[in-house]
Amino acid sequence: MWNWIVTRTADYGLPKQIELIDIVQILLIAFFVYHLIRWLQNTKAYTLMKGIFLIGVFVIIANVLKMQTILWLFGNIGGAAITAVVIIFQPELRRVVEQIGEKNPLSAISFASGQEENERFSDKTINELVRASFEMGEVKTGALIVIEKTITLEEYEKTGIPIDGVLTSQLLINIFEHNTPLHDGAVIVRNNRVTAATCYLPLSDNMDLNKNLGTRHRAGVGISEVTDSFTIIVSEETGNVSYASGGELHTAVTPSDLRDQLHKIQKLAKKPEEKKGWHIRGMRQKVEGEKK
Ligand SMILES: Nc1ncnc2c1ncn2[C@@H]1O[C@H](COP(=O)(O)OP(=O)(O)OP(=O)(O)O)[C@@H](O)[C@H]1O
Repeated sequence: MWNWIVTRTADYGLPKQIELIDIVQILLIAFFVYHLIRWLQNTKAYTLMKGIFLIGVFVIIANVLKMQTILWLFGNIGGAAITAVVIIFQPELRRVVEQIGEKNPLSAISFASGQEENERFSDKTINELVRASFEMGEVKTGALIVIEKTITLEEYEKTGIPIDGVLTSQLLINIFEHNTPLHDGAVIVRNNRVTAATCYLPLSDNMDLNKNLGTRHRAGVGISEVTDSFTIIVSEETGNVSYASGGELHTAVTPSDLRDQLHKIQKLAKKPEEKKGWHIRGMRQKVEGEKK
């Protein structure tokens, strides 16, 4: 086993000296790998990639142990399998190439203070979310509020109307008011701001969900299955407030239940205080003044 690793890695010695072009190559590869990972995290392909990774490990083991029949099998179906994956995920692949095309690589590196990224999910935001949810519940106004955690919801934001307003209970209540242009679909919340309304979310196909619950609840659970978001759902029919997280729905919760959950997210969302210094946007890397 050790010999195998040594012989296969012998050809890849470290370069004697690092040149500017090497740094450019590393930055370009990092840029593409970063966007590939972000895309993967936003799609169901993430689970598929984990499966492919396991198959890869299996093939390496088969190679080491010289399991000829298994290797022959993989050798013959491998090409067809890759073609099948490309065809199945053609829409997602096209989207990731489009996203890379939309980005200006130079704009990714900025000298900004990073203040916006570092903004906290404040206690005031929690109070406003709880107040709005239960006030809407009392008058049976349906609502769907998706709170972003670590996985970006940009994909879903694009399906709605941009708002970019400070989150207040009045704003949320106004958005979900019946017969107004923004009331349909979901609102997306990032930090202390409502970023978009009327967003379309993926529906969950979980058969275990209560059949009496309709598409609003299914959409709330759906987004929590494909991202790590936290969704608040207010039922138009019953006025109950529920939340979905990690694909699980917790129905008819109390204000203190919801507040507790939001405080947990707040702790996760809190980022270290940051002083001025250059950083790569999105990667949240700080070179200077890093402080816990
Ligand atoms: N995929 C979706 N993405 C975002 N919002 C959705 C989606 N599907 C449905 N909705 C919202 O849910 C509303 C329909 O809710 P529906 O009555 O079917 O659901 P429900 O779970 O029974 O909720 P309620 O208890 O409020 O009636 C739509 O008007 C729309 O605002």
